Amino acid sequence: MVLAQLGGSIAAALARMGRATVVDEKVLAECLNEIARALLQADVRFETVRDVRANIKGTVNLDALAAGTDKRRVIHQAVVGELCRMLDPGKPAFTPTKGKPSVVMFVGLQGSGKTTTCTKYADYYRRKGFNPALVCADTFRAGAFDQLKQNASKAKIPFYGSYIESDPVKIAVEGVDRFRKEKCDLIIVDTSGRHKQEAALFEEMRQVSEATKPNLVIFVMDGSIGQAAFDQAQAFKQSVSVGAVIVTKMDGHAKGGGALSAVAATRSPVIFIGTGEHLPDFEVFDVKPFVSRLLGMGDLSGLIDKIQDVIPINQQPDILDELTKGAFTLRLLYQMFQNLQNMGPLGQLFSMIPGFSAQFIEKGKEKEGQAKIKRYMTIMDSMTEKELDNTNPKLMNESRITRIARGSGRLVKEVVDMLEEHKRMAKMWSKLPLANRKLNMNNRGSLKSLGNALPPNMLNQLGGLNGLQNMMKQMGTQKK
Ligand SMILES: Nc1nc2c(ncn2[C@@H]2O[C@H](COP(=O)(O)OP(=O)(O)OP(=O)(O)O)[C@@H](O)[C@H]2O)c(=O)[nH]1
Repeated sequence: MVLAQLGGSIAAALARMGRATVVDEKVLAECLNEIARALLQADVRFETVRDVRANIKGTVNLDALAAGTDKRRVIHQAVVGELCRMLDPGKPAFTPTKGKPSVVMFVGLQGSGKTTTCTKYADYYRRKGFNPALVCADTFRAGAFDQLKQNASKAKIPFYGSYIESDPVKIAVEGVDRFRKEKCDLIIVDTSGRHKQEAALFEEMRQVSEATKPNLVIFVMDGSIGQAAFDQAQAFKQSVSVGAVIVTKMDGHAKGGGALSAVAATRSPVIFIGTGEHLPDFEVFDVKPFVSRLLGMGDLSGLIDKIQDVIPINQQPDILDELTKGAFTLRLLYQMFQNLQNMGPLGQLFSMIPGFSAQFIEKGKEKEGQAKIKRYMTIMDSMTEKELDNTNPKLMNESRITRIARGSGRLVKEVVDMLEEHKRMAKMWSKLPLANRKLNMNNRGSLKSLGNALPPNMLNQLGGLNGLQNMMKQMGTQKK
């Protein structure tokens, strides 16, 4: 997706700046130019790009920095901070509570992916132990009820709607009442898609909202509409009190930047992004991890979420007691590949691992990604025990590399590439505790899931389960 390119371009601009012998105003200006260009190409609004640029420049005052300050680091932090600010309206959205009835109403343009997203949202919470239900208050589009019915049945979620009733307010109220009685704790109301110009439909949406008194109105926005997103988001916000946004179609060729920056301008947080047509193509959106992933810095909290989704806690073998001490060796990388191969869509997972950028395995290119991992594992299969556990960067000399290439039937260049990739990840991993990311990991079960998915030695390096918990707490309490 184009956002991966955006991340790649910004990361490349920062890397180029990092390689400059002296970081001065000229180097900073070049770096900012490159970042601005990348943002514009991703369809972020000109005004937003101008502000981002000015704010970074304002934060990084090279002349005022004390001697010995790491200027590269200051610039890097300013860029990350500014990208986060661009995407973070600073107020959290309402989140449903298990056992307590909540009504969530979905609004959006026709074809934005609203109905699909309602089901994904319901399914997400169902997997978290909620008891959700869907109400189809779209009486405008023929076939809307059938679509919702089909989606809901597939996801095994109760639904309510009518083929004959034409008043959406009536259906919405009846549906909400019924599911309240049935003790559903998350009642989702899908409304008709509408165009900005259709005043009557906007009025209808307002009435549905007034009658059902939703705890949250979610605006569903098509990520591929680019700059037009800004006007759309504002038009909806003026009619109903939009409390959160879900950006869909962030897969494929969606530029995404337009939608994301427009959302920031309307000051409603993005809570999820849709990354495909199917139920699992739905990701929690959290600004800091998102920016981290975008720049190839990893997203541990997303990884944890994913791990919890795919491996039920009670089915996980307790490997935590078997941990041994060690560094981020090739053996650990091998184990990581092995564990992650069991965990579902690789593209999503890999961008969450510190050191991997989203480009490592692009969305839609999972097959190539799998082949790459297989290739890496074949190469590692031709290494000796000593090489796999090695921590000395000088050990991998020319003759060893040639032998490994011959043994695995791969090119010398491929072996070198893999060693480079490992080096980059090891470096990134060693920096991880300093990363400024929001993680919510006080829960022992979640920690175990993460512990089981990470190579044992890697966890041990962090001080075992307790060390990991402390690190998570530390990161979680850092100011957002
Ligand atoms: N690629 C991709 N397609 C999506 C995503 N979300 C929804 N779609 C597709 O977008 C199309 C429109 O989705 P719907 O859910 O019918 O849209 P809607 O907003 O409910 O439409 P109206 O009822 O007309 O307002 C469908 O073909 C969906 O499969 C996504 O995240 N990625």
